[in-house]
Amino acid sequence: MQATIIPGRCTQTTVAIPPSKSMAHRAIICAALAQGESLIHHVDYSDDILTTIDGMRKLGAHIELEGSDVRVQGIPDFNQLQSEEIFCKESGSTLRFFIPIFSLTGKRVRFTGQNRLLQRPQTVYQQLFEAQGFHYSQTAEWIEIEGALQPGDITLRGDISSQFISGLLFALACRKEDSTLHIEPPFESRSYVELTLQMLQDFGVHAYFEDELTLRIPGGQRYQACETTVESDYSQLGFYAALGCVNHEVHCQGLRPDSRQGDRQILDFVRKMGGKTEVTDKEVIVYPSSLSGCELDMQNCPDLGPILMVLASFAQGETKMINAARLRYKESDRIEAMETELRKVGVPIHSSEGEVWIQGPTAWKGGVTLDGHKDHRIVMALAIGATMADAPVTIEGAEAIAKSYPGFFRDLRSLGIEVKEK
Ligand SMILES: O=C(O)C1=C[C@@H](OP(=O)(O)O)[C@@H](O)[C@H](O)C1
Ligand SMILES: C=C(OP(=O)(O)O)C(=O)O
Repeated sequence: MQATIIPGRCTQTTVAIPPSKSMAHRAIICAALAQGESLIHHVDYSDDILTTIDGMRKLGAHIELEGSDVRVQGIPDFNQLQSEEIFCKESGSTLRFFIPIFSLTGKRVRFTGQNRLLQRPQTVYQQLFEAQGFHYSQTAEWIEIEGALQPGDITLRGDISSQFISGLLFALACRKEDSTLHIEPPFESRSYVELTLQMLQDFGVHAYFEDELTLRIPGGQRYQACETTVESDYSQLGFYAALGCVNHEVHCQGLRPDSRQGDRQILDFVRKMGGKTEVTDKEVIVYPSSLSGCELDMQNCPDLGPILMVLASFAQGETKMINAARLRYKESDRIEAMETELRKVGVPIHSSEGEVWIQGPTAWKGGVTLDGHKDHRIVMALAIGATMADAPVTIEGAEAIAKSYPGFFRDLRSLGIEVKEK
């Protein structure tokens, strides 16, 4: 699908921020592992979330979708596996959360995916399965495992993906004996591990940081079914925060002011660049602002990378992004993708492996066709910048938004931005 953005100012100001994808994955997984019935409110059926729901059904959970509520009857034990092939589509979270959980069935399970999923790094699990003497094999199309991961002391790298740590937390809490995870620094995306701990706690499972790099997971625990509401998504706020700064005042509703989401940092970044914001109990308001380039650290919030590159293109002077290497291992190489596309609209940008420099401000040159690189966050970031171009901008592969935010163009239109889909 192609989306053409007709540049123009928003005519409306209020948008409801969709539910957090990260929190929904975690809630559905915890509910599936719990004995009894859980009810999860405020779920958006993005492709990634539907993929996690489907996978948890294959583990044996009964899951019903009731509007934006998800009712989950958890598994009594790990002997309910319905299929030995689990399709993870393009969801890194699903795949990396599932591998240790499905290992507990003791069965040979094959995980498949599409687009870039199987090219994203999995070495942490490969080394772990091999170290414990279990089967792990991988091709370009699938990963196959067999053997129930053993509790105990596990050392793993902290700089590839925090999703390995979250996956181990979900699974090791179900083992009889205690476990300790030793994380080798640098420990990146740590905020996502905090979100896992928070959701485990909501489902009655206790795991905790003993120190900065050590996680303790007492064994013999049982997930307790519960009723929970998924909070709104600070990663998606990023797009509207940028729109607010460069286009028109935006009022973003539904966010938890005390959220532990690492992407809450978007507000600090916007302020650091000179953006005007106001946070109340009800909404986050972002006002058109004159922005200045500065240093932005991506260590805890990689998903903000693409939209911050767009924002930086409107800021006076140089913006330098640091600790961004992980952006190369997402649905696309997000640094390369943004460099390619931003150059097409005239933005001076260059990078090293883990740093990005952007010069601004640039008046976006429209009348061009951009590639979405099969990556939802690239499509959404480019769409926001395109609202300020000097002529319409077409984005190819715009359907990628369904991975995290199927209603993105609907919501952009509701703010008065004209979007033509073809
Ligand atoms: O745990 C999670 O929900 C996520 C962790 C992050 O990945 P990394 O830990 O690989 O940086 C983030 O980029 C991803 O979108 C969601
Ligand atoms: C990287 C992302 O998700 P995942 O790792 O779950 O595929 C994302 O949503 O930007």
